[in-house]
Amino acid sequence: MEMMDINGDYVVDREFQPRRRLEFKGRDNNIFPESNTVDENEVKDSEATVDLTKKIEVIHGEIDDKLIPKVGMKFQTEAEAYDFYNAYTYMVGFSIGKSKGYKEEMCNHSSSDSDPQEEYSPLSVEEYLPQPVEDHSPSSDDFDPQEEYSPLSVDEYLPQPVEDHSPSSDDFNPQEENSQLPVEEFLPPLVEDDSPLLDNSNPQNEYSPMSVEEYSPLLDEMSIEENTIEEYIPGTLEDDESQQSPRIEMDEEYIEGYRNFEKLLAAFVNKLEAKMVLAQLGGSISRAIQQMSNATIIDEKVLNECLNEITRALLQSDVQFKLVRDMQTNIKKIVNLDDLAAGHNKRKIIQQAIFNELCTILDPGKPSFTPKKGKASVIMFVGLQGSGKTTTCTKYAYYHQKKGWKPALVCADTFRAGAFDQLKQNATKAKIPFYGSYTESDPVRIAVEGVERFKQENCDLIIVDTSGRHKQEASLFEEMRQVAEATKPDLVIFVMDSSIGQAAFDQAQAFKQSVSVGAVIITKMDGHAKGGGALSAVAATKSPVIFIGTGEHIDEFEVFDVKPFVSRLLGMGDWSGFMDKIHEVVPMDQQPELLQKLSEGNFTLRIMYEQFQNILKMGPIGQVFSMLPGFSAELMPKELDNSNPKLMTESRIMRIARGSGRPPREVMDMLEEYKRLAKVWSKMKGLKIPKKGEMSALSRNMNAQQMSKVLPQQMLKQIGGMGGLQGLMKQMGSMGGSAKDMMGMFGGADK
Ligand SMILES: Nc1nc2c(ncn2[C@@H]2O[C@H](COP(=O)(O)OP(=O)(O)OP(=O)(O)O)[C@@H](O)[C@H]2O)c(=O)[nH]1
Repeated sequence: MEMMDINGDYVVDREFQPRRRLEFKGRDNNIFPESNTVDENEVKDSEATVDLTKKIEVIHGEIDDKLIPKVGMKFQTEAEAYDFYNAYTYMVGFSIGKSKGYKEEMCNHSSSDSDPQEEYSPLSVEEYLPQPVEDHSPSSDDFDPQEEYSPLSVDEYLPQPVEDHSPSSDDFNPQEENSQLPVEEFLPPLVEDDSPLLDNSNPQNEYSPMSVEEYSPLLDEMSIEENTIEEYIPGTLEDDESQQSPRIEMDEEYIEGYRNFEKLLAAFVNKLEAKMVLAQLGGSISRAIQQMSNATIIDEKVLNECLNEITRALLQSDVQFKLVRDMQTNIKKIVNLDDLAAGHNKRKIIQQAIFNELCTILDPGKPSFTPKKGKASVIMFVGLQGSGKTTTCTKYAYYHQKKGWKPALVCADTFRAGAFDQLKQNATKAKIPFYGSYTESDPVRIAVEGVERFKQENCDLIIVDTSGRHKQEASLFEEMRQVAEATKPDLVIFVMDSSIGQAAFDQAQAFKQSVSVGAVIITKMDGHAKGGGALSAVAATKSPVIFIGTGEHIDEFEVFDVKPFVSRLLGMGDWSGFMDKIHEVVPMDQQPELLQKLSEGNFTLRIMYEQFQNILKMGPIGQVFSMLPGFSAELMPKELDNSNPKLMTESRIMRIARGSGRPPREVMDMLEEYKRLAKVWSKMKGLKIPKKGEMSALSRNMNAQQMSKVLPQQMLKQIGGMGGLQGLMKQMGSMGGSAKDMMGMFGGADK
């Protein structure tokens, strides 16, 4: 969190809310000048701040000076800082965004001729969301797609059309590579959201943010047992209340209420963001499996249709064509329908084959070098420019430091100006020793000196960051080889951006050919990329993925395990991971209360909100909720499509959306997710609550019967039905039954 300075204070600077990159700025001016000054003594209102204050005053009358951010403003806690931030964005959002431009607003106080499109953008979604990740796709200027990735053109390697599900296309054969269809025809159409709710061009609705009365009961009273969603929505406000009020009431209650709801939505948006990568792929694959399961008889035709769908999904996610083709061939070999004896569960066999194949792609079969605590190991990081190496080096060091290692960072990137400063800054924040030079231009020399020095200082994890390069830069590759030769790393980690796309395979292979890559770390899994390149990179380097980066923050880094990952991808859920994460994130003192409420079947929206908050502290919420079986909207197309028209009135949703500065679709999605989550948790009713209320004790006290109610059918089947579950519970009992143990059993234990 950039808000935190080295002394542990929370200070306003330009990266106040990094996940949203919402800097303190208005439409046409920066509140804060370029400098990142956070020295309390130098604090003074910048001109721009004063300017903005005035503008807001003109629009809203007098405002509380406390609500204007000033460089250097300090907060005791992160929560306080966020509260302030939320109140502030509320104010700026509605002040600045309400008309075409506040300059005009100030000049003539009339917005009658303003463009309705511009009217309602307190802060645009783009401003809230992280910046797009750098494009390493073949279309980027600096390399030629023809040369870079494939001897075959897209058209050449695409299999025959799969759009066509008519009987004639049943026996899709990946070997037939000469289809002339453009790639668009091969891929499923994009689903467009044509919800009328998204039409926010009605100037009538300009200022009607949701009031505290509206959502407060919503938070407190929502309980899936007693009420239906429709009943939760308090009837205090009639639809005609959507009439605009000319000004925003700035009373404290409103601000308090607004920021709560805003936080809730922010949490939800984070969840969606984090789910983006591979979620589409996972959704398509599980839909294909689901469709196959719906068929009465599973024959060659049904199997081919299912495989076609999966092929299409994988190609669409940028998985290398050859891998996809091999996977399909392998599955067909394994699933020989004719050979399957009658009575065999064909679906299960096919599903298992798909699961195994995806695991095989991701698991090269040999573990990477594992450093040993107390013994100096040199770990060298390599990768493309901007792939996130420097950030990942620090995350890797920090991860190990928390586990009692003594890591150190060496900056051997003499190529990019500012690389050393970046590493230094990161290392200082994480309190990790670092080595580098502003003057030395030979990376080999710096690397050797740094490694030597930290060996003498008894560091056990010496991490060498190298400069970014791509496969056409022969001299940089030679330099990388020399650094490796001189420092003799125990492990070379290839850092790859998940959005790299089809280039992944060739780039990864080029690195592998120059230095002996032993492991892969995939970054930016929180981005909006397709992410299939990750699978290709593993295949190219024949090295396992050991971690994934899920955000810019130093904590947003996770151990990668193949089986739980693929299981999640296929929508089978990673229940164990979820329990473990909950155990981690719910503060001990809140656990008994939470369990009590859940056991009473009393899951309210407030609980969800509070848990979102807990989880948010740990990193992107999607990491957690995508672990919950059946939670992913992507994987539940039926329920998703079955939106309840009575859920909320349009105007109410619009009001909430405006009140929170979010698109109406997100509000609807949030309520849908709530409903679904509430259903899952309502099954906890009657659960025996452990005295001390530890979350880990939950699993000990859950009997198989109760557990089977909680687990989705799909998952239960996977475990082996009630019998399998009972065995598992027994085993768990004998092992102490902690969530960690459970995790191990599912193959997801921490390394
Ligand atoms: N969202 C997100 N951003 C990340 C992640 N990892 C790194 N980044 C961001 O990616 C950008 C590039 O990261 P760097 O660490 O500077 O990349 P690099 O590979 O060292 O760059 P070069 O030295 O130029 O090759 C930075 O803005 C990082 O904050 C991640 O897991 N998620």
